[in-house]
Amino acid sequence: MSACTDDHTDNPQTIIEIDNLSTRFGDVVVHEHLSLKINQGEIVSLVGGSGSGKTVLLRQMLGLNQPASGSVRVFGEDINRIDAEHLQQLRNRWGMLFQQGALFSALTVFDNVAQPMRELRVLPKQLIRDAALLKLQMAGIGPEHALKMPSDLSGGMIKRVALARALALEPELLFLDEPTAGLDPNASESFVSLIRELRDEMHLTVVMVTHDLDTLFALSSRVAVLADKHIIAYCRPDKVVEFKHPFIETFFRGERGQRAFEALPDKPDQPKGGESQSL
Ligand SMILES: Nc1ncnc2c1ncn2[C@@H]1O[C@H](COP(=O)(O)OP(=O)(O)OP(=O)(O)O)[C@@H](O)[C@H]1O
Repeated sequence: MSACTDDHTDNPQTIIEIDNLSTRFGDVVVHEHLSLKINQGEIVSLVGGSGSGKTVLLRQMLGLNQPASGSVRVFGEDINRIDAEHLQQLRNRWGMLFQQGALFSALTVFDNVAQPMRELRVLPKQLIRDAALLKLQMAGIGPEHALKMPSDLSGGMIKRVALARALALEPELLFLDEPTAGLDPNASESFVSLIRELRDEMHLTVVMVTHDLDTLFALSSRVAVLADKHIIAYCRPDKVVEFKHPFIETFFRGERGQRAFEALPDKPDQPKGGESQSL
């Protein structure tokens, strides 16, 4: 059980519900007694030390890893107890932005975004064309770039094209793995604004893994801290810094953490050790 769940909405619609999850690889236990509930419209950042199991947890939410026990429900469905066709239908309701952008290098920008729509095999060509250009525009990529190859793009543009592709099927839920890693501060800031705008326009729920404190403080409605094989704290960013745990102290109270915290528009008192609830 994690501290401080901050579930302040009256009647939130649950989009993801992980209950008592355990994940093992042979003798290695990655998650144990891990529970997490994500509501509609939230932007939840998942943080934790290297090897703490963030990527594996994301893979559990995507139905790419099997739990040893416990359940993972997305849009109300236990994704490990449904057939492949049903799982594919659920997958069409979410988008995933991989850390490296993961564009197909042999396809143009346009074809990369059109591809998920073509795979549905039901949409007419003209609709796919218009929708792909619209998604590119929403991600800040003009039509003049549509016929470029990924190798012709900057890191920031690759992320934007990958985001346009993740949005191709009008998802309700978006997974982001280190969305601003490798971007310079300006590109990173404008990517953060873009995610926020898209969340507002498309009523998206967003789950992201990030090490970037500026991104985390700028975007997150809640931060889930993964340590000791489960979620040790799940709170608003300004509250999560108050918890006493070695990972939280190192991650949030270092120089970068303090700087990012300082930049928060409505920050409470300065985070300091010793006042928080011990877990
Ligand atoms: N397919 C696998 N087989 C065996 N062990 C695995 C497998 N995938 C992940 N692990 C192990 O699970 C643990 C958690 O890995 P994971 O990649 O989720 O960590 P992480 O928190 O994302 O780390 P980082 O921040 O360094 O990317 C690690 O010990 C890793 O070696």
